[in-house]
Amino acid sequence: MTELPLDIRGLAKRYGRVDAVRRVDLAVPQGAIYGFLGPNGAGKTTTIRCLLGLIRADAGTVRVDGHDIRRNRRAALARVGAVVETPALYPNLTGYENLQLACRYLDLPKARIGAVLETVEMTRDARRKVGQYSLGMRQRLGLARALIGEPRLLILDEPTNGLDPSGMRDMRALIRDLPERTGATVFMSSHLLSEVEQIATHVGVMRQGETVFDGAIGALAARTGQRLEVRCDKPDAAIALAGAQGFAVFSRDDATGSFILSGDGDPARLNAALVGAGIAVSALAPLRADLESLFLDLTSAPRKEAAA
Ligand SMILES: Nc1ncnc2c1ncn2[C@@H]1O[C@H](COP(=O)(O)OP(=O)(O)OP(=O)(O)O)[C@@H](O)[C@H]1O
Repeated sequence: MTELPLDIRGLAKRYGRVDAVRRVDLAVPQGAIYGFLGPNGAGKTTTIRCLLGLIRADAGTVRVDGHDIRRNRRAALARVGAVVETPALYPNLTGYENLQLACRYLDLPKARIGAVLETVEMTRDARRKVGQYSLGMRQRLGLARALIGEPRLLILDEPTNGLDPSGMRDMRALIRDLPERTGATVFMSSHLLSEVEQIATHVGVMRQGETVFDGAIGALAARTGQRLEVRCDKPDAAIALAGAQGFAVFSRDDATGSFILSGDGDPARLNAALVGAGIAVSALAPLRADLESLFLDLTSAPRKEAAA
């Protein structure tokens, strides 16, 4: 069996009295773009620092390609590239020269420079000084530097943070193509759901130091369960009938008489019952699973079991 690029089990880290990470369990499959989501303070950065070996976890294991980061840090990190916070680059050197330094440091052939510049679409600006670069260009150069050692796992901490909308779009497009272009599996943290929804294949959701979901993005959407939007002339009576059929009110808009139901009931039966009771139904339609509302459910509701 091939080892997972990244496998974290029971990770915990405490700073004094603060339980920064209580329990993180996640598995990142080969070739994935794994979106690591959670509100501020949920423990994403702490997890990333543990998995890069920058801080020592109190409990749990982190395995990169099967290598335990504690027991075999060197082997675990040998094929990991990371962009954590704003990349530290030399402003008086050109983009090319910055990468040249990285090559020398890692004892890699200079031929890698041209390849990574092309991957991040910075070939044209490589001879300009980094001090003249926009934030987006600096981020791309940071990404190029992380790619220079041909990592199997690429860790990106909030890769679009601080970028303007077009810079964000460019960075997302770049990340989306990385597994195919470079063979790297991508693990990226983000607090932006819309971003993760656009590019991730897998998601981990953190809440107060714990993973509340870990799995394919499709499985996350499926977890929302059924949501039905109903509009009719007698909402109170309709809601009572819906309750008897296994639905519960998820939200309600009294101004329009519409409401959203959740539950496992049968929409066709509900419709028939409403019409049979003399209620004029103007709309009854399933809502698309929406990551945003699920994310809010997961991160604010009482703790739920992580998906197996
Ligand atoms: N060095 C530290 N000393 C004490 N507490 C810390 C330290 N680093 C983080 N924490 C606390 O641990 C918790 C988790 O923080 P962490 O930075 O991992 O969250 P995060 O999900 O990355 O949040 P953000 O999106 O804001 O970066 C927070 O309550 C934070 O205040």
